Amino acid sequence: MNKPIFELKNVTVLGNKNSSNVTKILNNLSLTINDGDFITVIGTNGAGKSTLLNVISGALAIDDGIILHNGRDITNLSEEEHTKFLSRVFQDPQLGTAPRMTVAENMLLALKRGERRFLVPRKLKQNRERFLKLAKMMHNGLEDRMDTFTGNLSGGQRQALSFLMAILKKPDILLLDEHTAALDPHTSQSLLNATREIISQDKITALMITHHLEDALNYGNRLLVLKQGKIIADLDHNAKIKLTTDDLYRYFE
Ligand SMILES: Nc1ncnc2c1ncn2[C@@H]1O[C@H](COP(=O)(O)OP(=O)(O)OP(=O)(O)O)[C@@H](O)[C@H]1O
Repeated sequence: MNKPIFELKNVTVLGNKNSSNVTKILNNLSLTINDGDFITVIGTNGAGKSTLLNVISGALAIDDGIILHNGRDITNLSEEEHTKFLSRVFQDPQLGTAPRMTVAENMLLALKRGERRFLVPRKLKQNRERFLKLAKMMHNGLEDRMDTFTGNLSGGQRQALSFLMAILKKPDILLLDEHTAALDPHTSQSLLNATREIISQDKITALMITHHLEDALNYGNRLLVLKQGKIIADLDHNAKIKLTTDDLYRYFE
């Protein structure tokens, strides 16, 4: 524990660069993510939460600062190179899965994240038990739809599959960008519980953006509050368990 896996040092991201109205979307932000951290991230609309995840995933280049992965400077590493050690689940159930492939085929492709990918039927057979076991952990009938095209799944099942695809090959960091926000309350809760169970079982380091203050308190061992491109609170487990949603709400005032 407490081994830094990912470090952002004095990271600034500018907006409206080609205008006279340049803004700092991330403003001299520093963050150390330690091995095994499960960090929930909250903040007002426009605080910079998605931008932070875009920077960590390599989708967005920074304008100033340094980014380290296991001590290696990866500030200029391409997004594709990032996929070798990092995965992300988005809010939109349409993203993240190939609709004309079956659930099992999608899972097989995910096993090869960051590598050249071919579908080998023999490998599907070899991995079927493991895929089924994982699908059962989602508690939404996904295990009965292993040979269904993902385009025919419910939103909740597709999002559960996106999550499983993100963890099948254990990432150094898992980024969850409001991954349950488009789901109904029951389905959302069920996916969150499965998320916690698998993150804990596989000891995955994760960052999860949420707009639900209760979820931010109930999940993870650490909580970040972002405001205007800065981290205004970085609360560890001991600080977090003493807080109520009302305490968190004050950060939004
Ligand atoms: N390419 C860009 N150029 C200029 N401004 C941008 C750009 N991308 C994002 N922004 C602005 O940066 C700010 C942060 O956006 P970001 O999407 O990171 O916020 P967020 O905290 O994820 O918000 P939300 O909760 O609404 O999803 C917003 O004001 C947004 O309009």
